[in-house]
Amino acid sequence: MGSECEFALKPHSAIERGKPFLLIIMDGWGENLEDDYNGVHMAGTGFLKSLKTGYPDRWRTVKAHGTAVGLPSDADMGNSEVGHNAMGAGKVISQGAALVDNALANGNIFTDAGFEYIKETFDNGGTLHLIGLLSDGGVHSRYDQLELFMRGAHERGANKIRVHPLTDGRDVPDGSSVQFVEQLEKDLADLRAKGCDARIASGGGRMHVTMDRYEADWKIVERGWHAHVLGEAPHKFQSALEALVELKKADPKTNDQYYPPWVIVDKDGEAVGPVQDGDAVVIFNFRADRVVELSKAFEYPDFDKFDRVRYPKVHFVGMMQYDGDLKLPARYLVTPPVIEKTSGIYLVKNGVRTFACSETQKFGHVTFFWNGNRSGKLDDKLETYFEVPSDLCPFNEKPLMKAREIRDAAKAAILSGKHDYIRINFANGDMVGHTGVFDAVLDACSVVDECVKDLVDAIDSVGGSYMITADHGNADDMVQRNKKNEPLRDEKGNPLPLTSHTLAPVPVMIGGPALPSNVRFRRDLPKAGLANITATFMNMLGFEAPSDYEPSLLEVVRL
Ligand SMILES: O=C(O)[C@@H](CO)OP(=O)(O)O
Ligand SMILES: [Mn+2]
Ligand SMILES: [Mn+2]
Repeated sequence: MGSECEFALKPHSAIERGKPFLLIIMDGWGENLEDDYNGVHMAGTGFLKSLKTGYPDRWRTVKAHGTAVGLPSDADMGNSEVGHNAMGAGKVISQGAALVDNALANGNIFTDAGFEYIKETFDNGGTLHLIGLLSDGGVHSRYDQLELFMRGAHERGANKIRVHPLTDGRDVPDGSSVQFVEQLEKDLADLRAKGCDARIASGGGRMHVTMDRYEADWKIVERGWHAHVLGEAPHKFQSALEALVELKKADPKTNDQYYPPWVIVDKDGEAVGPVQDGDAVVIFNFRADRVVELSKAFEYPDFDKFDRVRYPKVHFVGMMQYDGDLKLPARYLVTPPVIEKTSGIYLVKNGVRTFACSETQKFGHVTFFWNGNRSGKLDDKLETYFEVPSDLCPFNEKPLMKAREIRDAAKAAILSGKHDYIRINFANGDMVGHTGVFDAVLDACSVVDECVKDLVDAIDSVGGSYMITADHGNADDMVQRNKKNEPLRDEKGNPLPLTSHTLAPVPVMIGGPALPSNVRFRRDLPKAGLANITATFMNMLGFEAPSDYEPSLLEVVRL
């Protein structure tokens, strides 16, 4: 981690160290057009609105999407990984999506060590399995990357390909799985025309099959293992399209996110693509959190989170290495972004006692993503990481989620005097926003407002300071729109829900008794993004930020 003096930070000119500093990330909370579909605006969020109107010098927005957070283009919505990476690291880092694009464009993805490793199996007649999110959301994966990779792999010797798609409906509209499956079938037919035995083999909805995160529910991964690896699922079909149509008919309430697992079988009822010894397995998601668990199931011989029944000997690679601490997986196609010298490392090296907390769904966001995709603690003595277990139901059913429990834990941490820096994430705006259920979003946003107010009161009572911000938009727009930005409706006239993140900027609010009255936001950084947050909160902790970080949003004015 380098020598102590390499990490020494100078004291800030106007802000002293010593009082507790609270950093709140409101996940999925953008600053957007204030119309009837803006859940943040329509909910009871009076306290946060009062900070906006009451302290204009200490309220602003920053960019949270596109190139400002290291994504390939400004058409890309922000997401938790890139947002928390940027806020933790103080720099704009080219992220997984962009790195995979580059590796496909320059061909390195097919010449580097990861591909060489899977290629060994093609030469011995092994099948190439591709498991991942079928979508062009650009948050976890992108369809065009999958298509280019399949084509390139076939040109380099993969003669049997089995795809195990997980349907999305979260980063793209619900129901769009049908178009993605049709596109995939067309591209697989093209490969078949070239002599490649290429088919869809199994699948399911991303929230119910395979893509669990932070060990919230291993059963999700177990279902995926059974379908993709063992070729077993309660529902068997002859085509993926049939699976989507029939499963929806059988349960109209199911949706792209929550489809049960399914397996494609031939005329004799045999699964067409279980994973066998000697095969190659590629996870084609570039984002880490929701594929770490499946990677462990493939990679760890002594895995004990569920009974794998059969553990095939395969050549397994991730699109990226998903965990830099665990080196998981050991083999990967594209080298992950280098995220070093994060704020967390600087702060522990300067003796800052940190308390990081969220509920399971976002716990890794304020720890793993925050620390540059490293799963361990940076310093056992100085850091306390506290996880509140999340509920396991769809979050529209319990929109308050664990906000009050997180508030209680953070409040205790503030009042204890044992921590200098309390960092938390409220999941509600995002997780409930993804369900598309507007009334639930109103409850989700209101409880965040209530909890933020209580914590600001606690900070006031100990003479500390606070920053409240968000990682990207979501609850701030809950309707799909046409090009003129008008809401779209179904045939009954009901608004079509928007389940994805938005492109909106996010608010940043600062205050508290420890923030000197002559400190306010600069007015000369209109294009600032999430990476500018980092130097700002390091200042609020009493330090000048490292010189290679994006500039602080603060200025000290003469009164
Ligand atoms: O749930 C997730 O995996 C993503 C959306 O795909 O959301 P977030 O980036 O907020 O974690
Ligand atoms: Mn998020
Ligand atoms: Mn989200």
